[in-house]
Amino acid sequence: MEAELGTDAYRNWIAPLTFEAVIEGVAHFSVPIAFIGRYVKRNSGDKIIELFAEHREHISCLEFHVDDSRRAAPVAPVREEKGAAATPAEPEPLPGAPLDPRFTFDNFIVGKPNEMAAAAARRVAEGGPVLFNPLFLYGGVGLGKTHLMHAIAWEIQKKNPGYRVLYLSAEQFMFRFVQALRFRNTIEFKELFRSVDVLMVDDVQFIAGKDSTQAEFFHTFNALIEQKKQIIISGDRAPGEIDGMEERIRSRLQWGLVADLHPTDYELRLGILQAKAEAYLTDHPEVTLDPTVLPFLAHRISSNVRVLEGALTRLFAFGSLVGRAIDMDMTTECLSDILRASSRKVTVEEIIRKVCEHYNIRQTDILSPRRARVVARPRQVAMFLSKTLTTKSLPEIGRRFGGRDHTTVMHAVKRIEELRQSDSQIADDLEMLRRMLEA
Ligand SMILES: Nc1ncnc2c1ncn2[C@@H]1O[C@H](COP(=O)(O)OP(=O)(O)OP(=O)(O)O)[C@@H](O)[C@H]1O
Repeated sequence: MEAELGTDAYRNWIAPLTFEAVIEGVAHFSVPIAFIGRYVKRNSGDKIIELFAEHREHISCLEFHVDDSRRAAPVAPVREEKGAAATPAEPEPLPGAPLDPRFTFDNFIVGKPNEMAAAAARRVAEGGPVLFNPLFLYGGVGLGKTHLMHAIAWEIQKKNPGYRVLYLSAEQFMFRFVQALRFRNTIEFKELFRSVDVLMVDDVQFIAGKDSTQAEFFHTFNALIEQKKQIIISGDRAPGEIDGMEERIRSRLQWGLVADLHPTDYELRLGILQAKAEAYLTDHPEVTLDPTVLPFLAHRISSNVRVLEGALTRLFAFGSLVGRAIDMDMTTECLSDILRASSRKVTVEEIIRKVCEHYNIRQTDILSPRRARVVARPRQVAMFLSKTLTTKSLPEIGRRFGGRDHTTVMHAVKRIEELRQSDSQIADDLEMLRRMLEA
């Protein structure tokens, strides 16, 4: 199914299904919310039946049951039969996306870069009079916007079980709107969206440039604000900076509280890693982790938390597979691709500058034709580092070193490679320079 639908659609629609049993030709599944069952039945029902047949299980239809313990929004049960209606007493099911049970406030580590956003999220989740409306959370990729939104939704639902909390991505909002236009039920669409107590729209930048969706969003937004219903929105940048977003929407998004998630710093990354490692090691006491590993990862992987988490998960999987303690050797071996991709892009100019500082010589000398040993050796070191730490070609490096020929660079690289084996001073210099350049 994943290959057929793509990872995102699979995660949203198929992953939340739990297969229960086939009884008399009917395949039973439990779902966290009724809407997922209806959606899957309509869009992927035939495919699922086909897949069962491929596994020699001949079923005639699918039936979905809402499992209350997994429920993310108050919804009615749904049956698979065509035309089966929801129990009348239940409110109209909400077309939200499932909430991730791991994304709670307890699991969210707060540090300087995200303290303002986390505090605002907690304040909104506490409920009470709606003070900030909307709450707009923004920040770069993988910095915890979705995590915070889910945490707010879980908290509000815990405090107010009867609340209709609708969380969905801006893309899903557009999809629902387009469906409503297609099936001519825009009135129901409007009523549904205006009947919620809390509306959360993730990645709002998605609707930039999509005029009719923006107009619909604008009206929904206004209607809810008027009813004093809480709205929480996230985006990848500040409202004023979203290109292709109508001015009236941009300005409304700034009405309430705008809080940003800054890129993580070393301490926050280390805190996140420690919390995740602690949780894992408690469940897997047989795994041992060298204390140098987490500081090393926090230092080296600064792109985003998702990559950091992925690295740790891979390391634990690898560690438990090979049954060895997780140390620095295993870390660099197992994560070589991530570490390479995360290492800072060093330039030839930086290398020249650092090498000159280290050997206390002038940049003009290193670039000059001078062949005196005090200049020639550092020049060779700088050429070697340029070849190993950047992707520049030999001719390109030669050009940056005062227009030298590529064979000179080749010779320098070979010479330093040899000296590294025989001269511990050169080996130490190279290691120290490399660390300084990649820090
Ligand atoms: N402060 C934090 N504490 C614990 N986990 C975090 C923190 N920040 C981010 N994460 C984790 O990092 C991962 C990515 O976070 P999330 O999906 O919320 O990012 P996002 O900002 O919504 O990214 P995108 O822009 O891609 O939508 C999640 O697994 C989340 O749990």
